[in-house]
Amino acid sequence: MNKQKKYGLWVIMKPVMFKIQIAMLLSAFAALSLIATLIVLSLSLSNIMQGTALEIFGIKLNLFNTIVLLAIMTTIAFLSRFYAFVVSHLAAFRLEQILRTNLAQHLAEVPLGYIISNGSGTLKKVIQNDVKALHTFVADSTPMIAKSIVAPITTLIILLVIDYRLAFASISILILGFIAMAYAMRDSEELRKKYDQSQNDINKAVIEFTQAMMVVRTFDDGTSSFRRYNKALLSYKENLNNWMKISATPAKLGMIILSPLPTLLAVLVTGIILLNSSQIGLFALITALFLSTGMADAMMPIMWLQNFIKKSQASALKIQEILDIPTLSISNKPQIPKDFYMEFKKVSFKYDNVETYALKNINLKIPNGSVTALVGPSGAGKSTIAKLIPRFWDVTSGEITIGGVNIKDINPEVLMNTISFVFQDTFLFQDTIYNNIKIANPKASKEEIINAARLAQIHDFIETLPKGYETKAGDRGANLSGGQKQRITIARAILRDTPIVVLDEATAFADPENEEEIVKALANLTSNKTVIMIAHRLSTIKDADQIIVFDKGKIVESGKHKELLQNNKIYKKLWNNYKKSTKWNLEKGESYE
Ligand SMILES: Nc1ncnc2c1ncn2[C@@H]1O[C@H](COP(=O)(O)OP(=O)(O)OP(=O)(O)O)[C@@H](O)[C@H]1O
Repeated sequence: MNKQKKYGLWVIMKPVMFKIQIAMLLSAFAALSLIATLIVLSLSLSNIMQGTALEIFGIKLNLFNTIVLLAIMTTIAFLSRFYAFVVSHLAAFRLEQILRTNLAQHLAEVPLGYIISNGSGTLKKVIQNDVKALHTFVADSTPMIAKSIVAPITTLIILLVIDYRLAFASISILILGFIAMAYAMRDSEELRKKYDQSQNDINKAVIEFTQAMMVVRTFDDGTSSFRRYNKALLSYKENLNNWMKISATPAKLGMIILSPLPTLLAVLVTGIILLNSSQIGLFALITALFLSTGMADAMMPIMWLQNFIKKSQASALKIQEILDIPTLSISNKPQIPKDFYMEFKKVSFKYDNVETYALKNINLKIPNGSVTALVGPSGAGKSTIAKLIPRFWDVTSGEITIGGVNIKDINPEVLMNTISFVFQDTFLFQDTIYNNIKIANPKASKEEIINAARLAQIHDFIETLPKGYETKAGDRGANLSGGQKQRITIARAILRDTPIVVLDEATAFADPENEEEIVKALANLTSNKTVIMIAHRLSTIKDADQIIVFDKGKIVESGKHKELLQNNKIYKKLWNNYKKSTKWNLEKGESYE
């Protein structure tokens, strides 16, 4: 498949193509009007110099009428140019809106795993920067493209009609100028790459320098990361200097050649020679003088337009790549599960672009209303299995059923409303605590929200805040501790009231002070639910109905706590390690058990 052809810049602009075409037509018309104005102007000047009256289409015009005509023509040229940009800006805003909506709608249908794997930062960059780049392209460049094609071609044709030697004089200067410019830009792609790379390095170094400040400061005074930043700056300067050195002189030379004066001189000298030998008339000379200087002016943008087109093309491809991510498959005959008995049947799973399987042939039954704990060493596949249930990713082979229905046959919305997640890394929006809880159920009443906060053991704390529930949460909001944030997210999950609850390291943030409250909050969240818990703190899962032990993507043991201890295998080892670590903590005075 020809990617370029299918995903080109012009393809992504299709929804606003009509507007863009209008903008380009108006811009081309403006360029033609300007040329026509210049021709009328040179006609009237040559007539004035020869003492005759201007005659257009057989109508004689006096000086006043000529000035009025010129004023009208200039106004038409100006207005068409103005409206070309108005229309192109309207097209740009519309395109931006369409692309952002399409991207947002598409991403809402893409498996969440894709967003987790690719990082929301990359997506944010595309939604913000690349869409903005296309906006700028449509708004500023499309009329320019039309002008830079129509104006030079028309001018050249007119010059050729007037006298080929005048056309030659004017074009030869232009060619010289463009040779110099092309020479200046000879390695520009390579140099630009290096320049972009060093700019990226600076950005990374700045982010590292600021974000890692806390970590860095605990080890040194920040000089090492500042050194990296400084190094990035020096390399940027070097690349820029290098680029300037290579291209500065020929670029300056090109600019001088392409400025109006050399063309004017060349056409003037050629024209006077031809005029003196009566090979051309005064009108021809004046027209050539007017038009030829405008030709370079109209062609100059081609240089940066080319660059602009390339960059916008890259942005279009990035946007298209996201729009091409396959969406979550939706069954044509969705079924509603009768209960919440869950089963993994021969489930294997492999992440994209990873050779090894993260899960291999998993067979697992999770009875309705039971508590199942997933344990195992780091990287064993516990989180992966939990994330397959709400279809963050789809299984590579095998199937997962809820109430006997393959989860792929459950409407994604229904599935999402069946499962709540409490992750170790909590996320709060830059909004009030009230809205941060309400998001779980926008229809919930105030009483329901407060009740959820109460059950999550966070209500009393919220009441102590100066603005109570109206306090802003999130990064720059209230200074909430990890445990407090966690309880807010538990309140959310309580408000959602889904029959299945997945807890991924939910007590990770608990300090002794918070632990009791979190455990209580979790007990309220999970009562009468089907619960899947992932935990390293084995004390929290001792009473689970079943404990599934994973290792290297496989289930290696399962049973109740006591049975597993008697088995004397991996779980016993994990338990002993856990006990040792808590003993160590106890010695340090931090009880976690
Ligand atoms: N988004 C991802 N893309 C590629 N590989 C991944 C991704 N997430 C996890 N993995 C890999 O899959 C395997 C299982 O990871 P998973 O996070 O499920 O393990 P875990 O048992 O939950 O570990 P931990 O206890 O450390 O959280 C690991 O080898 C991990 O490197």
